[in-house]
Amino acid sequence: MPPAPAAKGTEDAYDVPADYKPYVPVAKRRAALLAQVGGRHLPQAKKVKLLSGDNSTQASREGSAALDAEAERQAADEAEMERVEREKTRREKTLLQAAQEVRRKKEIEDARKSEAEKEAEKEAALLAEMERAQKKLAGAQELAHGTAYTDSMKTSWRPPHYIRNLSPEEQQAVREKHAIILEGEDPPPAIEHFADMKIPKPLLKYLSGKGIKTPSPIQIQGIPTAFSGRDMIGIAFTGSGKTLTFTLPAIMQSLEMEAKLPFTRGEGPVGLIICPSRELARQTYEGCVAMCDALKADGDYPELRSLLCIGGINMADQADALNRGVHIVVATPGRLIDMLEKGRLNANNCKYLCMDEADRMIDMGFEEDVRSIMSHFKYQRQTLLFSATMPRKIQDFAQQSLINPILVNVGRAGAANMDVIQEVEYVKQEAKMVYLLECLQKTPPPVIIFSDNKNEVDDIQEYLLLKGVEAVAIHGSKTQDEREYAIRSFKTGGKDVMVASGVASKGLDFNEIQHVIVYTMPKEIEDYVHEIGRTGRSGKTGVATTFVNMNTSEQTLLDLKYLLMEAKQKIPEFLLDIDDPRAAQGGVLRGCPVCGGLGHGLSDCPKLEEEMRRKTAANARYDGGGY
Ligand SMILES: Nc1ncnc2c1ncn2[C@@H]1O[C@H](COP(=O)(O)OP(=O)(O)OP(=O)(O)O)[C@@H](O)[C@H]1O
Repeated sequence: MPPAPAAKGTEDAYDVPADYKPYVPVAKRRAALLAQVGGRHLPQAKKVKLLSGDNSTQASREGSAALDAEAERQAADEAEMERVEREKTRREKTLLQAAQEVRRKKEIEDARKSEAEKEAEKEAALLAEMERAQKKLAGAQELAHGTAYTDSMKTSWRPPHYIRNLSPEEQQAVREKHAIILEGEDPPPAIEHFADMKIPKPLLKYLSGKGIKTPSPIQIQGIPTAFSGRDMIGIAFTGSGKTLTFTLPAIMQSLEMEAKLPFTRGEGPVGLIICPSRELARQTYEGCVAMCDALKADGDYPELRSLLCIGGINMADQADALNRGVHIVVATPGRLIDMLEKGRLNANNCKYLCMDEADRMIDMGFEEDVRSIMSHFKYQRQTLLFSATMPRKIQDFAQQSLINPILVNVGRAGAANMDVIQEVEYVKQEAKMVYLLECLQKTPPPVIIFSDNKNEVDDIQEYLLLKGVEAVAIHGSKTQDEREYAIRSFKTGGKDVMVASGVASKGLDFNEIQHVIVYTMPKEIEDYVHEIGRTGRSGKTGVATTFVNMNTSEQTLLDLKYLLMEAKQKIPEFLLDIDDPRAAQGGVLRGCPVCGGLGHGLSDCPKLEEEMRRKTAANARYDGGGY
């Protein structure tokens, strides 16, 4: 490598080789370049100094020429960059203006829209957001593998030919006659007589003996739909016979499977019915057992075994069913998961899955349990969801989890049973207990009194016992034995009054309850609908008295007012006086998509608020390492 040239003016200066290219530091090159481009960026004095640097030698002249060429190139680049920059600024300006334009237009449009339309838009956006956040209701394995079934399950059941031959218009006329609203592709026909549903004779006889002679509207459409193997969502008011709509098909499927190959130890179930409470599960189980016994007693049908799978009971008592193979399991989620995980039950042969009070089940707390149960299914099954109060949010969510489902709707989801006479009374908090005694005189027993507070339930029972009223109490903190005793003694007429928390009694069917007293109005109108629905069942009339006072929120009172209006009930003066801000804005009354309440929109739904509160609390626990 040649020695580095000495700087001009030093003693060691020598002639530089012709091919020598001097090294010019980057900073200098850049400065020279900028100066050449026009000197815009540097003061004049500095420019002169840089250019007069080494220009006495040939090498520095050549270096300077190279720099000139590079400077030109870079100048062109800079000019191009400037042009792009200018263009960008121009475009940004236009975009900004365009955005302002759009905003202005939207403001004008919004001004034209009514408050109700704006609220509806807001709700739709919120709902879409919720839907995106929800995972499909399927087993973890199915979700992970992306398993997607496209066809409904097949069964051998066919409607009789004279029903099949009815035109779609004739079938629709039957639905309209019974106020059945249906959604879904290629629906099975509505059938107005049990005999036409090809139900085995011993079962028809059994049902008739219980006063069940003609199907109720949900049964008219729901039973043929379930018999056909279709997934379905069944919504009908309290006491309208939903239980039979899903237990009969479980029995029919079991009969079909048993006829093909008798069940042996470890096999089954064919049908799985999940309920949100132990009491409801027991009641449904007892209904199944009674129907299976009726079939067996006839002699022409095989024995079908049912199993009750709920917390608080000794499963060894049902060892016989487990040992010989079980056809139908009625369960609450917790105990069922336990049995499935321990391998005492499996879902390998299960073809029929039904969730009663499904909205409760999917509501926070149960959703993960249901998913966990579903992860035990290896094959496709028919899935049915039932409730009296299934808000739109759950319906939409469920729809995407079912296969080509049929939605059978009798009345608005969340509407009260029209056979219940609803009386709402303003009773001061301190006067409630005393007034309760007077209120009990309205009808003969049996009477149910509801309060959502466990302590209050105990207080009411104690007070009634002191006053000589035969009362039992049931709530979540009672032992299983206490709960069973309360229900048994009330059902059999041993006790006149049952004091209950709403949760413990959902879906329970007691014989001819005369009067329901809602001692404390629940915050969520859905709960109220379920509570008053313990009376006025299977076409009979009942009375419901509800106490409200200063402690009842205006929002709840508004929901109540609309529910009374919808059910054509008498509306007390103090409820009439409550104004609905949405009504003043000319809003159309639609049920809140989360809870079905008519008195509010999604943005002020108490149920959604409660869900959010629970979620936030759970997250806070998680963040704080509470788990
Ligand atoms: N077709 C029918 N004719 C007369 N009574 C019936 C009929 N179907 C069912 N029932 C009776 O009506 C009562 C209420 O039925 P069920 O418990 O199935 O109501 P539900 O719709 O499930 O109510 P809930 O929403 O409160 O759970 C029961 O005692 C049942 O035996």
